[in-house]
Amino acid sequence: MSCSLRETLVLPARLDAPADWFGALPFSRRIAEIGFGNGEFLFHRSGLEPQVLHLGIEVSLRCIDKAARRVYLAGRRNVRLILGDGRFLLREAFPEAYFEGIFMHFPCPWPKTRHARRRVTTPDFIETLASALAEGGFFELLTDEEAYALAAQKAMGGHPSFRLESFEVDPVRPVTTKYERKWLEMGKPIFRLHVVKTAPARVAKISGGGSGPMHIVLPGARLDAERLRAASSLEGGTDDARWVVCNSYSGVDGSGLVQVVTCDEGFEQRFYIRLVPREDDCLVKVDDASYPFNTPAVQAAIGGLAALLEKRS
Ligand SMILES: C[S@@+](CC[C@H](N)C(=O)[O-])C[C@H]1O[C@@H](n2cnc3c(N)ncnc32)[C@H](O)[C@@H]1O
Repeated sequence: MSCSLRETLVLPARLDAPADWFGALPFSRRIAEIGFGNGEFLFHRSGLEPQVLHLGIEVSLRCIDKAARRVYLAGRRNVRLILGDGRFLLREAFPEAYFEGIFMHFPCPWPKTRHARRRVTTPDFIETLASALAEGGFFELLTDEEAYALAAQKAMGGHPSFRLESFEVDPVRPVTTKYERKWLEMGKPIFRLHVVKTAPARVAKISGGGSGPMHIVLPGARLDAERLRAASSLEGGTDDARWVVCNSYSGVDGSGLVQVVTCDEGFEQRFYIRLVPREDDCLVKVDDASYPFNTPAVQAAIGGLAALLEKRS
């Protein structure tokens, strides 16, 4: 029997603690691919080892949609697709040493200095990989950017938890990806880095396991048009956990809806917070249609809006 679309797609719930999301499935071995694009490689790889669970993590809903159709139509049972930022999810959402392999093929090299935090060569991401992999597990990077490949080789080859297994130019591969074919057609060389985890590692979680509730009840607080307008220019937090309100709207039911962007150590989240006036109190809560991870910046945003409603006019 094949896997339903609903089973294939996994929408991470609000993070309470790193979890063995797939513990109930009959797989003890797990592989992940970050940024799988149209899913060609993930699909090929999952066909080679049906006894291994293959988790694809993508920020693009369009890519998830394409890959999900491919997986579903083929009746593949050992693939799950997760919508989200792979750097964040690997660090926060899974137990340590959860994966026996992680693939990352043709990530954006983020050449601009202001985007440097997003590169795979950052110390944070290397620590995340080291923590997410089981001992003996591997990380494979493919890129067409020589400088990026060399930087990754230097950073990972010199890391105490990794051994550099190979660094190849134009490796022969049984399957190519869409971006690989694009670069090959342009005559660009392809670089492949393969490292193996050799020693334990642990990365500090940003979410701290999701401390604090995602709602606050404020006895005696009030929501009025003036406060809702004032909400739209609120911002706050610290350098590592900032929040900014982009807009605020009044709902037909008398509640307020506030659009927020948060940033925790470079991880951005966009979501809505609802302000609900009730008989004796006000409720400030993450809107039911939003699924932010519970991070310090999300907590700070909820707290900031609560303070506005509690302010005496
Ligand atoms: C250049 S494409 C490569 C796609 C595919 N791996 C290939 O080789 O054809 C990079 C992909 O990574 C995804 N991506 C970028 N940043 C990501 C992140 N932080 N987490 C998960 N996916 C990400 C993008 O949506 C895009 O599909």
